[in-house]
Amino acid sequence: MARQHSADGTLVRMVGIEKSYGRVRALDGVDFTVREREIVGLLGDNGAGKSTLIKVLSGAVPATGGAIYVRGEKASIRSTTDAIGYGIETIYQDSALVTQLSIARNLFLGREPIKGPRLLNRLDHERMNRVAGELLRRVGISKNIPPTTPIGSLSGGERQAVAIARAMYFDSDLIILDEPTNNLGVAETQGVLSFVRNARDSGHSCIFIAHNIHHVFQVVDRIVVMRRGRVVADDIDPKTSSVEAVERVITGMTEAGVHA
Ligand SMILES: Nc1ncnc2c1ncn2[C@@H]1O[C@H](COP(=O)(O)OP(=O)(O)OP(=O)(O)O)[C@@H](O)[C@H]1O
Repeated sequence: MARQHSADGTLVRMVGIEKSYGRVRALDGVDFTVREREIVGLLGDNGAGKSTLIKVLSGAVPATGGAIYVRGEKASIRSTTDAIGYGIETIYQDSALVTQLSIARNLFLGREPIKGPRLLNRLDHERMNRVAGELLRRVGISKNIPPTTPIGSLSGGERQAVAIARAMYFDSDLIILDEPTNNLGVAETQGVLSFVRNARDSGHSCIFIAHNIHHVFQVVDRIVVMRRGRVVADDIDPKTSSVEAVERVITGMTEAGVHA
């Protein structure tokens, strides 16, 4: 679908976002942007506010203040359906996949193509399998895995790939990945990182949250660090910064030495 592009290449801009849970200020005036075709790594210690920021953007929790702009237009995101309408899709660790159903069925879950007269409601399996096969190739896991394979027999990394493929197919401009490499082995993690790169290369933007900074360094274009509900660095280039320097920003030891 041809969506409007913003003039300056900014896909999402969150401005002055506030969120309080009772007396806890989870977000305290956060400014955060994602550009088109950009992978942003969102880092911060436990409780820094990363998940809350992502939940606000994905419509899972309402902000108590601030504004969100998508492609330069003010957006009203009050539910996950609203967010999906703006092209924003979030993939959680155990993203809602049905283990008994095939990869192809999971890719189209709730949005299945119908074949023949509408009243008969016959699912177009041929089309689902063909599209699923193409998508698996695009994310990079086509090797020996037919689209008819049940999700239950896939590894954690392959399930992430299916979730990413689904977001790509349904035209998500921004794919948010919350801890996608948690509990994955080394090879699987590398797989997921390459799926994320492939998503970016086919025109999608991503927000990548992970506790493992090394994973973030391998895949993102820019790093944003949050601490105690605030953004404390938003333009760290992983090509010119070290993991140790970013760790110091995360823990609040120093902000010097890192371009912030
Ligand atoms: N539903 C909630 N009710 C009350 N307080 C909450 C709720 N969700 C988050 N918080 C608080 O808001 C703050 C930010 O939490 P958040 O989960 O966004 O941080 P995080 O950076 O994602 O941490 P983690 O890496 O541990 O997931 C914390 O102090 C947390 O305890």
